[in-house]
Amino acid sequence: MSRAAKVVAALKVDKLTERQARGEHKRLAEEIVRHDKLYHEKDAPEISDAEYDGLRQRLKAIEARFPQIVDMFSPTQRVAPTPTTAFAKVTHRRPMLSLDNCFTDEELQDFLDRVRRGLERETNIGPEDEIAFSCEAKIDGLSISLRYEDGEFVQGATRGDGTTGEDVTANLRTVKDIPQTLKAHGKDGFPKSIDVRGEVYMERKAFQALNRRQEEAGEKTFANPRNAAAGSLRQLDADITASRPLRFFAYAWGEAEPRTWKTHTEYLKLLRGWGFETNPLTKLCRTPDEVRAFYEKIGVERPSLPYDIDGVVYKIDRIDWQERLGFVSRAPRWATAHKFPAEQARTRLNGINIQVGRTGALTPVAELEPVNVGGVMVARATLHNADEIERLDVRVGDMVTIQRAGDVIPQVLGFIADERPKNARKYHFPTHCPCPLKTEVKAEEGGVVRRCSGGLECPFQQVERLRYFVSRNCFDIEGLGGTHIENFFNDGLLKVPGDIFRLSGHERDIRKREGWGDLSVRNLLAAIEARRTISLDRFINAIGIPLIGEATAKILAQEYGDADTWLGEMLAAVKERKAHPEPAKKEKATATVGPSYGRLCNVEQIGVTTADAMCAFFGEGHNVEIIRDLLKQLSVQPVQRRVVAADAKLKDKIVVFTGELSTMTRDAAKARAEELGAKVTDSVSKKTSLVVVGENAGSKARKAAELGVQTLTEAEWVKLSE
Ligand SMILES: NC(=O)c1ccc[n+]([C@@H]2O[C@H](COP(=O)([O-])OP(=O)(O)OC[C@H]3O[C@@H](n4cnc5c(N)ncnc54)[C@H](O)[C@@H]3O)[C@@H](O)[C@H]2O)c1
Repeated sequence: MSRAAKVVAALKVDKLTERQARGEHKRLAEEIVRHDKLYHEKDAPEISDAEYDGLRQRLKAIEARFPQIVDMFSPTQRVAPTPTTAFAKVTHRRPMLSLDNCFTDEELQDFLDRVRRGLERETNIGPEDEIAFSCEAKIDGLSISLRYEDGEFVQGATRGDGTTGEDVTANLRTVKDIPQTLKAHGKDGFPKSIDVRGEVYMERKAFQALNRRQEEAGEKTFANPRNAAAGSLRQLDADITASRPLRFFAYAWGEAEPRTWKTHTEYLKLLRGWGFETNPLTKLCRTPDEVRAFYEKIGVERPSLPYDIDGVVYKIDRIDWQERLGFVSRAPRWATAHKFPAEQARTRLNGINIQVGRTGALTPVAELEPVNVGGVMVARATLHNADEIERLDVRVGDMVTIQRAGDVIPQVLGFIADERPKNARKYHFPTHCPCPLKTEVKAEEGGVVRRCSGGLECPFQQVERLRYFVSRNCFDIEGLGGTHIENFFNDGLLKVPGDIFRLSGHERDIRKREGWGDLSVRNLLAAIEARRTISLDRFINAIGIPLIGEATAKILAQEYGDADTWLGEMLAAVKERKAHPEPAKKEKATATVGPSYGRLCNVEQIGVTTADAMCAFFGEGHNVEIIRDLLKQLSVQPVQRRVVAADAKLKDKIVVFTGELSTMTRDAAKARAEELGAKVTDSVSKKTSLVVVGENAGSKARKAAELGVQTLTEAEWVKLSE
């Protein structure tokens, strides 16, 4: 993160200017997308759920304060990124949504109030009428949808991005809790067709046993039961899934023909009759006090349960009421997840080690006396950076509190003062990188990160950059794992990314190495060959340019279209910036600095800070050499620019939304307008083509009338945008 970005990241949301908010929104959105991918696709999260939830809460707070910066790409508008895996895709008949969540009692009260207000508006209930909630333990697994036709299980899919999931039918057939055939139950039997939905999970004991087996076999171990369940279900070989003890609780449905039940409670009973397991920690609560008491009770039972739960879900029991409240883009309005605080434990801090990342950042890692935190053994935790060690004042030998919440990288929260041993040692952050060059460590100006100053020469960074280059969202080269890269690097086979595409010249050498056979070498070389053709956005992402993540790489690819144009423009921007190094303003950059720099600054989500970081990167001859070397060997596919179709319904129209919309969120309406080719703005002027006026609209509606701008009611908008 740049110095400026760091300053913004430390500000409270209510102190942000709109410009800062935009930058911070972009940064958070990119972070969230990255963690979503690690979590949902790789089953290998890097941060704790609590930290992830913190990022999302900040993003949501920014969007609440500056609704104009929400766009259809924001993580708040979708369930998760679309899966990019080898499984066949399944389109869900009804979307599989996520849940909104609350953490505090006030947030719970807000939810209950919102629901009551909504129902009072939508139905004829009065303030005294009871609203019953089905309250259920929130199982920490992964949600799936099971299609039954005439009572036979025909297809099973993961949630994916909510619209499209992965076809994991063969794997789900190995899960014992999932009936292959529904039992006829009661007078109605079962629906002719139904998508039964619920959670696949792994019990803690089974997870620990699986990890022991994995370790003995030298295979990757899983961070927690959820990752183990997801990793086991999303195996291409169903025999592997069959060997992993997965379980299933049913709790929802997608499409059901016919649907005979009127309440959620009734449905849960039917599920049991059809042969499903439903979670026993479920209760129909009729008052807010009962809801709270249930949450407390489940919180007490949580540590002794055989499986992980991460909260309690509240769902309005009456289905007609659920339907009246409907959905926002990624979650129903009639339900919420009340999350538990993260799990904590105490243990001894035995030492602190340093890890060097791909940009040279030094991260201190706490080496701990292994301790069980909610069923998972934890031996390492992150200390983030030198300032954090100072702030916490932890010393080697201290008893420390650590926190984990479904995470791989637990955090150190603090030390226990009463138990500080006399010989506890203050930690001195290294002044030199632990890499073989032993280069000096430099603190970033104004920032908290300390970096190895070896830059491109530092072997640790080189290895990390190569690892990043082949990783899933970049070149995605299977068979070239972290240890292989390290070994090849140490033996001189790999130095720069281009060397990967020259590995075929070392085929005999690799074959002779321990752990490699004819087949694995052939597979590796084939995987590399397959990546000689790559899309421009992946290529840009893989280069590892500071501040450029997956989402910005996509935008840059859209802007420049093909690799030659892109590189040419970057080099031209560097030249212009070198000639005009004075502080620049994005709006005036073309005039004051030059056309290429101006173009770059004005690319959506870039701005001056990122453009400057890019110029610094492309100003290094070595980086350009690496790119040119790759371009000689690869076929980088151009990207089609997204253009608004000539016949788009709202092409060239400027649309404003005002007032409360009742059938959709403002953001969803804006996204739809943009899809139809419109530009959506916030203020009404003579140039405005249309104003959509919701309930309780104020000055904008009046201004539209004054200026004679066409206005539409919500119903008219819905009709127009169909
Ligand atoms: N650590 C990370 O890097 C990282 C990254 C992405 C997501 N996450 C975690 O995942 C969460 C977001 O994931 P999400 O969109 O799946 O939301 P969620 O897990 O907060 O809630 C929705 C999910 O709850 C599950 N669920 C369990 N029991 C249920 C029940 N009884 N009724 C209904 N649903 C039930 C369903 O699978 C549903 O999809 C985050 O809040 C975070 O905790 C972590």
